Amino acid sequence: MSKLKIAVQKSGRLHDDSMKILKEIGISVDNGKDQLKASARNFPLEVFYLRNGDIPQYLRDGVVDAAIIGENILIEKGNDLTIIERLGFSKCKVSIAVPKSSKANSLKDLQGKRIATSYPNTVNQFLEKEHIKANLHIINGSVEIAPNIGLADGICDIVSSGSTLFKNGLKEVEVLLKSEAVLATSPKISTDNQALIDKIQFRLKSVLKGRENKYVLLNVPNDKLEQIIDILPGMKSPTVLPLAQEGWSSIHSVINKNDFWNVIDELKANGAEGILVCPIENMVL
Ligand SMILES: Nc1ncnc2c1ncn2[C@@H]1O[C@H](COP(=O)(O)OP(=O)(O)OP(=O)(O)O)[C@@H](O)[C@H]1O
Ligand SMILES: O=P(O)(O)OC[C@H]1O[C@H](OP(=O)(O)OP(=O)(O)O)[C@H](O)[C@@H]1O
Ligand SMILES: [Mg+2]
Repeated sequence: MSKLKIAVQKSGRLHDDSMKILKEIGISVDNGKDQLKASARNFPLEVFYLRNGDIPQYLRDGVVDAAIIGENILIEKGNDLTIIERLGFSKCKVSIAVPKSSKANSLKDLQGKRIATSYPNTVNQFLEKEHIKANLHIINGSVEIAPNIGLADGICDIVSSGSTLFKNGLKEVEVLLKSEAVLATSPKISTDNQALIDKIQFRLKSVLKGRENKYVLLNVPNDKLEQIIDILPGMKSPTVLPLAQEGWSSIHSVINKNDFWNVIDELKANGAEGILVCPIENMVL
């Protein structure tokens, strides 16, 4: 029987959340700290623990069928590869930054200057688009130190909380792109393995949808039912059940995480009581 080969970062920023999401879609794999390959116990799947930066080439060559990878790495090294699902973790930006004292306020102001980066293709793409000429210094890590040691006038690197920029006396002047972990596939995937990745994708969608929503249960006097039902759309429509106490009902529904507190305020203002909120593991649509 054919097995799906999926790449996951061996160690680093993506590893733990990648393993967590595989677990949430019901796939149990041994922790790969000391192994480079592991088989899932309950799905025809092998996990390859690889460097994030090496994964685009493995996908292109068909060594692996799919991968959980930082979108920024795909943009840098794998523009030809297909993203099939955005996974919502390891969110970050790839930005241009300069010393706080610099007069530069955008990428344009770096015309003729030196930019240190680990993402030369990404920077070049933007420089070409804006018709700017700059000298790139390609370094693999600790990029933020480059202006302080006189190596560059600006940098292009990952920004998340902004604390590395702050600690190195830099200011962000331009966001080139936003990134998150994604599931990407190989152009060489076989038909059998495509069917397996379709299954994985279906499960991922259910988990991601569940994370976006919360399950709520609340008690409502029957004369307020209509107003409350209007506030709560639910998946189709809310479930309404009679309570043992006459004149009251229990309502069950699903609320999007982003609207959550506003909806709760409205429910309370319209007479809802005993509101319970639960996380949702999966929403199978
Ligand atoms: N500070 C951060 N906050 C959020 N996400 C980040 C941060 N730094 C990196 N990432 C994301 O996580 C991915 C992996 O980053 P990490 O630093 O672990 O490894 P890497 O040096 O890109 O890869 P590797 O060493 O495995 O080739 C990045 O490509 C990016 O998408
Ligand atoms: O805005 P912040 O929250 O400070 O995050 C940004 C920093 O995080 C990443 O480095 P990481 O810690 O992964 O170290 P690395 O350079 O060894 O990959 C990235 O290269 C930045 O330096
Ligand atoms: Mg890093």
